Amino acid sequence: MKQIDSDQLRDLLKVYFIMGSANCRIAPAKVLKEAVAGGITMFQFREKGTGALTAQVRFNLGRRLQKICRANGVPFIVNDDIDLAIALDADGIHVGQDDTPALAIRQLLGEDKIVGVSAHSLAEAQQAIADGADYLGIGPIYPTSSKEDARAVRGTSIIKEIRNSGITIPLVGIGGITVHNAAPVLAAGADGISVISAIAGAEDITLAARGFVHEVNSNGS
Ligand SMILES: Cc1ncc(COP(=O)(O)OP(=O)(O)O)c(N)n1
Ligand SMILES: Cc1ncsc1CCOP(=O)(O)O
Ligand SMILES: [Mg+2]
Repeated sequence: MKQIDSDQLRDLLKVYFIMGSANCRIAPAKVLKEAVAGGITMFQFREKGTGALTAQVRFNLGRRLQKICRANGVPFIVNDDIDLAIALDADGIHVGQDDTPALAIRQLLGEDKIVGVSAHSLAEAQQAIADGADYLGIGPIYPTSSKEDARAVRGTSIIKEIRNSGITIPLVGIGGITVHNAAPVLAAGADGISVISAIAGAEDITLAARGFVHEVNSNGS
């Protein structure tokens, strides 16, 4: 099958919500339903951190969240775990620099799945593209408390540097993004923003997601 069209993927990346049970104050399925109601465009199941679910319970939560995504036409991406992505027949996977290499992921999944790769520098972005990435997650743009082993904060200049190099692949900023600081990420050249805490931890999750949708549609290209 054919690799996903870049412009279609750009649209899907606009408001990319990421979470696992450790990020939720209420049931993850409820969090996801409320975020979907607010208009998120893509979802990543990232079940890691203190108290993260394992084995069958993890699979079951993934299946539950995937069903919600499917019912609402939101692509369901699995973080890190190629076996889980295959077992669930997810729409794609997101891997970082310390995970299974993107080249191996592309060979294992074939062309018709979405492969996202984290990059913290221009060199990593170029390598990820050569390895077959469909999109890049660039960051941390701002300080984050959602990832214990996060790399140094890069600011929006990393996105500008990647775009100025001529790279046109779809990309999202990640790390500490809120509705108040999303605009510079988009202005720097990102197609969308990826968010954990500003949506999962919001008092009103639907309203928070809707705020990001409005921000991206007002400031995006
Ligand atoms: C969209 C997006 N971008 C970056 C990341 C971070 O991936 P990684 O560096 O592998 O870190 P973990 O999320 O696995 O802790 C991401 N998950 N999604
Ligand atoms: C997974 C990840 N990768 C880089 S920063 C980050 C965490 C983003 O979470 P938040 O949106 O809460 O800062
Ligand atoms: Mg990872």
